Amino acid sequence: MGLLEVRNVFKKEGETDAVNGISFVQKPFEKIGIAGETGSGKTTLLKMIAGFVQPDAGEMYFKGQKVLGPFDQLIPGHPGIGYLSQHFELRNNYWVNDFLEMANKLSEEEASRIFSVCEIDHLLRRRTHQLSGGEKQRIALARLLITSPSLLILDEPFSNLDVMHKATMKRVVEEAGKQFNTSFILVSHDPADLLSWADTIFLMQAGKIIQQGSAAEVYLNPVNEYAAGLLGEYSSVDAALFKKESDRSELLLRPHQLQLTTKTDDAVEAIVEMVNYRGSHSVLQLAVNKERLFLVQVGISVQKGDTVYVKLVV
Ligand SMILES: Nc1ncnc2c1ncn2[C@@H]1O[C@H](COP(=O)(O)OP(=O)(O)OP(=O)(O)O)[C@@H](O)[C@H]1O
Repeated sequence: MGLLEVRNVFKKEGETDAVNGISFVQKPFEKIGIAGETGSGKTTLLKMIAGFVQPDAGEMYFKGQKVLGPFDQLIPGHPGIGYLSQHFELRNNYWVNDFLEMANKLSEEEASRIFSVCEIDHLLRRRTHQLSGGEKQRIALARLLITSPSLLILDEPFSNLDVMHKATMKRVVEEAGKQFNTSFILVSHDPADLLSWADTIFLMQAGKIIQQGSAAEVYLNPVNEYAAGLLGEYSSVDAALFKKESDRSELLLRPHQLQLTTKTDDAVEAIVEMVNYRGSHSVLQLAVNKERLFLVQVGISVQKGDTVYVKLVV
């Protein structure tokens, strides 16, 4: 039995079919990552799963029991499901310690383990308005964890964080999953957050899941250009360019699937249009007639305007 079963849910928001027939099963301890363009229905889906938005049709079952919507019960939400909104607010003027104590369902010892995993021990004697954005986010996460949820739903938990705070928050989420056997659904606009973390990735468009699979499956075999673009840079090239046999006329290639080479019969001649320096590597943008190719280069050996030769490495 799945931990969570979502069965053909629909939700209209205004004139939009915000969620337009979504079904999936989440296994216990599975980490699901969701990517989708803005307005594709991610938040609406998450809020329905958490019991905060009433579906127009369809049902969700959590541990075999129907998740009730806000029309079905007085206090919306599900005790086994924690939901951290991208627009969460901590109530002002509380001592962090008191604020957390109100939600705590665990022993003092267990709670303090969570505070330590969330790296907030040193913040317990502060007031809730005396915190940075990243600190607030970790406290909001700790507050959810001490309600002992089996499923944590995180809606863009890393947005609005600087590189350091983001790294801390990612570590905390990773550690929380390991230590407390929590299952997760996480939305992020940054492919790197999902690719390195998720067991399963869902790609959403116009209220539907258009592709799902492991990180490698969806990264390397996107169903279309939109799906490719959600998980990072790609080149869309005519299969004939590399004399490649393919069921598709258009190949969707990731930057590591192309390499610079010497002039050979198979190599494709290209002009360097741009060198995007990324610190550890550069992403080159090359032009072949009207096609644009992107490839990764470690160490800068070419400049804008150079003629280079490219081969396929798949
Ligand atoms: N309260 C509302 N009233 C009217 N339309 C809404 C409402 N909430 C959401 N929508 C619409 O439903 C669609 C899905 O919105 P949703 O917030 O679920 O998308 P999202 O994928 O989470 O977007 P983002 O990445 O920007 O957060 C959008 O077209 C949005 O404009």
